Amino acid sequence: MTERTPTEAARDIPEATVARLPVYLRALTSLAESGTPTCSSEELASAAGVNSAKLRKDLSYLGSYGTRGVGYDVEYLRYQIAREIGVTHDWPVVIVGIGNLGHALANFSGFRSRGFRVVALLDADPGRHREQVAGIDVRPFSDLASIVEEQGVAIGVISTPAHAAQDVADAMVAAGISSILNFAPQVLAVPEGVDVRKVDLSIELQILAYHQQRKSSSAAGQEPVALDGVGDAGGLGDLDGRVEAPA
Ligand SMILES: NC(=O)c1ccc[n+]([C@@H]2O[C@H](COP(=O)([O-])OP(=O)(O)OC[C@H]3O[C@@H](n4cnc5c(N)ncnc54)[C@H](O)[C@@H]3O)[C@@H](O)[C@H]2O)c1
Repeated sequence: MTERTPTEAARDIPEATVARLPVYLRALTSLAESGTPTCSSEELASAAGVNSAKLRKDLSYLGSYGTRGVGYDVEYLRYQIAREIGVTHDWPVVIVGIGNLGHALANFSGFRSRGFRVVALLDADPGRHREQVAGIDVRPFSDLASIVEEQGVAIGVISTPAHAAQDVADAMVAAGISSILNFAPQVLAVPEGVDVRKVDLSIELQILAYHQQRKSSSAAGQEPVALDGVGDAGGLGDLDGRVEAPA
């Protein structure tokens, strides 16, 4: 089997597959923690909540086909996926906007265990600069450029109000950040080469509401009613119920 380097593979893995790789990684981590050495594609697909044909197709992009009659080596596949999505690296992250959401994100221990190290918390409000969250000082937003340079930050998280998000994104890009996770309900304009992922819980809820409404309508024998304002905004309900990025 010829292995592809992450850079070679990253060029042609579909975005929807990339979005499922962390789900496989989480399922494999649980299997490894429970002492399972190998697993079939059906077992892994069921643990990840996708169908096994889709899983096999996804893993084929990594050059991973498993062994007939044995399945996949859990540890090795875990390593392959982790390497592909870059979580064998240490990724320094800054969070901008340390209000309710910023506090929750800064306190979230799951970042570190997945290779994301929060190196700075920044906020424009001087009243916040006396605070520490999860052992990290909240610093002035104006420190962004120097922190990015000193710490080699590649990923910025925006948890400011919507009206501030574009300015924050512009400052991140100017400082050299090329990957942004945006929690603010604001569409960001960024130059080519900068990746933005948007997280919007209210849109996910609206999508669920849409499906709930369809279920209720079909139970009552009525035509489903379309819901205005529910669009494809970065999250789509997959047929197997998993929310994933659009292809
Ligand atoms: N994506 C989601 O699912 C989700 C869930 C909850 C909240 N949100 C969004 O997250 C954002 C934050 O929500 P919150 O409840 O934490 O708000 P908040 O008001 O508690 O906190 C916002 C923080 O951003 C700071 N800020 C404002 N302008 C700034 C700027 N230009 N530079 C740096 N810091 C700045 C404020 O001082 C404040 O500390 C909002 O946009 C909200 O809509 C998203």
